[in-house]
Amino acid sequence: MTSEGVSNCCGEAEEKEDDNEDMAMGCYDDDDDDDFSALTEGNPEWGSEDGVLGFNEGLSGEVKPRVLLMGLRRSGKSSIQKVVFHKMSPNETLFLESTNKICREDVSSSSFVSFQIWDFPGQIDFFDPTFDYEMIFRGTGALIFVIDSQDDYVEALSRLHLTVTRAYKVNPDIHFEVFIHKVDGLSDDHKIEKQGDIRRRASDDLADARLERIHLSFYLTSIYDHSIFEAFSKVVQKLIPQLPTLENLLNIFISNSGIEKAFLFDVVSKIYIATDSSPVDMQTYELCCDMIDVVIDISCIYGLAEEDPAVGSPYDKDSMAIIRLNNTTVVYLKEVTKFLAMVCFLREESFERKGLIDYNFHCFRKAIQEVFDVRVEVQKNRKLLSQRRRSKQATANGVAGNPH
Ligand SMILES: Nc1nc2c(ncn2[C@@H]2O[C@H](COP(=O)(O)OP(=O)(O)OP(=O)(O)O)[C@@H](O)[C@H]2O)c(=O)[nH]1
Repeated sequence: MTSEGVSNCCGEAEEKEDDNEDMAMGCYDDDDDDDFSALTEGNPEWGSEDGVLGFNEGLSGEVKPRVLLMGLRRSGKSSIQKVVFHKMSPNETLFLESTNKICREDVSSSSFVSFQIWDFPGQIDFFDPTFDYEMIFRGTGALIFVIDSQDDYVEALSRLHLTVTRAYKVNPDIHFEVFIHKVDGLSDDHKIEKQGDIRRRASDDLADARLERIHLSFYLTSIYDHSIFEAFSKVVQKLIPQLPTLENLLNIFISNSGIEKAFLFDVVSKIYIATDSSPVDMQTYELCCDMIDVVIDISCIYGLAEEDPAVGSPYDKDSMAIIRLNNTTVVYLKEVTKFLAMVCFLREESFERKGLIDYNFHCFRKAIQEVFDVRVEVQKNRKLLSQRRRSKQATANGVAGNPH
């Protein structure tokens, strides 16, 4: 594999700093109620810089959807969160202590990837009166239930059933995602067998309770390979209301540029937030992740200003990379926004029309900006409406409270 044209991209060290800024971590006591302000206040909103699209302006009033991580003790919930969002190496998770409080964290590396993750200790007691599960499920976008595939999963399945039915009663819009986790220890046949068995049993339990309408999605995951990133990408994509528009834009872009496959990546987390409508295969996804790593590392070493590497960002509007594989495929990475990158796969002969591809990319980038502008506008209107509602309510209360 040869690499050419690698320039200014986001560096690992820098990325870690960004992580710290992006993620406000907090541990949540059950009686903390619904007040998120303390958490979100510490989380800076990204503004635009010259030539770099800062896609988070105007979103400060946005309510972020919640992603809950639930499952039995030691099933791997905290490890998933640490590996995907804190770049912890999988081996380090061996030393993680058991979580005994609900830990929540803001993830908002780009406007399209913006949510809160709540990591629950295993064995939440739904009958404990101090656990206000209705409040928690009400604002939830996705519930990830982690099942340890290397352990006996009978208890996990009954817990899954209890959790899902409770959550569904409070909020039928939640996406239920089941991670059949730690599959690194299983052979391929065994994986498929386990997935089939777990799926069948979970569906039977729901059918017995006459709740067939609850849809569960299943993923085989492990922190030791890219499967956990791929599964998280799919979970996060369901929380992006603009997903069909993004997919459509990618379809138009690839069909007019002779490209075979294109992904839109969140560079920090390596979650892909959208791809065109052709199927995704794991190897392609892994190659994209590896490319982002290579680009980030090279840029960190050679892409920063020599005089003062601390000045300027290693990932900016000029960031791009071209990698030619030995099978006549070209992988092309380009910066879309401060946090997003496009990674495309194409044949060498198609890459001869690089000018056309770059022009189409320019149009794609502009269209993404427009999608974002609409989103900002909607958020602003929502904020204004709720402010008006609140001031009306305050006036009404004032009049009611003052008889004169
Ligand atoms: N083999 C393997 N082990 C994993 C994987 N994910 C997590 N583990 C291990 O599972 C153990 C438990 O992981 P945790 O992340 O602490 O589990 P948890 O669900 O957060 O546990 P509680 O906080 O007690 O609820 C750790 O030793 C991890 O290294 C995986 O994909 N494969």
